[in-house]
Amino acid sequence: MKITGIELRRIAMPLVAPFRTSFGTETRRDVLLLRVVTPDAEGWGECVAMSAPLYSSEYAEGAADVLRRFLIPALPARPGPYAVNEALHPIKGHRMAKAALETAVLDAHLRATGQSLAAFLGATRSRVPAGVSVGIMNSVPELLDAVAGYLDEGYVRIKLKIQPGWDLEPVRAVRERFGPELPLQVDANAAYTLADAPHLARLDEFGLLLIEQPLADDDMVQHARLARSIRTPICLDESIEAAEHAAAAISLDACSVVNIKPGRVGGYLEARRIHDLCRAHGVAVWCGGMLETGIGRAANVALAALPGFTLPGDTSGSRRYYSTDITPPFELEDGHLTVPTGPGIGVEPIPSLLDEVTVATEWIPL
Ligand SMILES: O=C(O)CCC(=O)N[C@@H](C(=O)O)c1ccccc1
Repeated sequence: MKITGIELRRIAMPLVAPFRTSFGTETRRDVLLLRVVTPDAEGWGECVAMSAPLYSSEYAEGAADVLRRFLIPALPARPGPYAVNEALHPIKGHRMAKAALETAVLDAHLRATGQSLAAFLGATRSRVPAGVSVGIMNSVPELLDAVAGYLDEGYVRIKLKIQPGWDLEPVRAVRERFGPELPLQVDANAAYTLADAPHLARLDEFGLLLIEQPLADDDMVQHARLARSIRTPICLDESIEAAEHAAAAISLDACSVVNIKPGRVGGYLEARRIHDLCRAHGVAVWCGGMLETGIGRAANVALAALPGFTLPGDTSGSRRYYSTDITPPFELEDGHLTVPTGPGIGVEPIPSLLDEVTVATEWIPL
């Protein structure tokens, strides 16, 4: 499949409400989209890097630069789906930028051959359960109202962002209000240290599904030590950037659950490798989110339909973050999202809506 050229498109998507985590507050998503153009089809990829390098070292402007100067020039003239990762391997890091490029090439290939991403990846389900991520709020009453609203919408699992000073109290309040059966988990985004182990052990009384990334992303050994001093299962997110990291985490007993984010790990092929590895070791995985538009969301929902994704992911409906998505919106149906069945990722941007949020476009001929 000969690539004619690649469009880099920057869009600005206002969030329906500020989204606060332990590393900052988002009010708008600065998204880098890729469109790969071939004579047979066009493919889309969404780079999940944030505006600033706060979740990881990547950021949207940097991803655009590394794509323009290094990754796109490294592509062979006719890259097949598996050739992209090999061609980009000599370039260190930049996994989110690489993921966007690999996904756009894969999407074009699948649209040309008429196969859905779900079928290509090996999905076994036609719909996936939707969890929702709830940010740090200004007060417990505000948090309880937000959780009540999401439960009314049908979400089957609640994830609460936590940080020192906002952890035991909000978790206790949610447990007391919504009962012991509510599937509930927390995400610290690396806000704690091993010295906080006794404090984190106090979360054990709440019967949480897991605690996500309590310690720093490069603290695999410390997570293993923490895992021996708390009962709540540890899930890693930022620490897992490749299948090798998942293998190391499993062998060290640093986690018992993995949050798979295709952008973080360099694409959907690596995401599937991590899924396969974890499944072989009996480690549950779920699909994380990076506030994707319908482009990234569609691909994530396809991934979440693989058999090893046994926990609800952060695959929320479009309206969780956007009043108007750039694709037909993903809507919850009985707490689930339907897996797209069309060729490739199965959705496309709506041109008029895409133009409304477009900040810049750049065409790179190949
Ligand atoms: O539902 C979503 O897409 C977001 C889920 C979520 O909480 N993502 C977190 C995370 O650390 O996993 C995040 C938020 C903001 C920026 C990056 C990551």
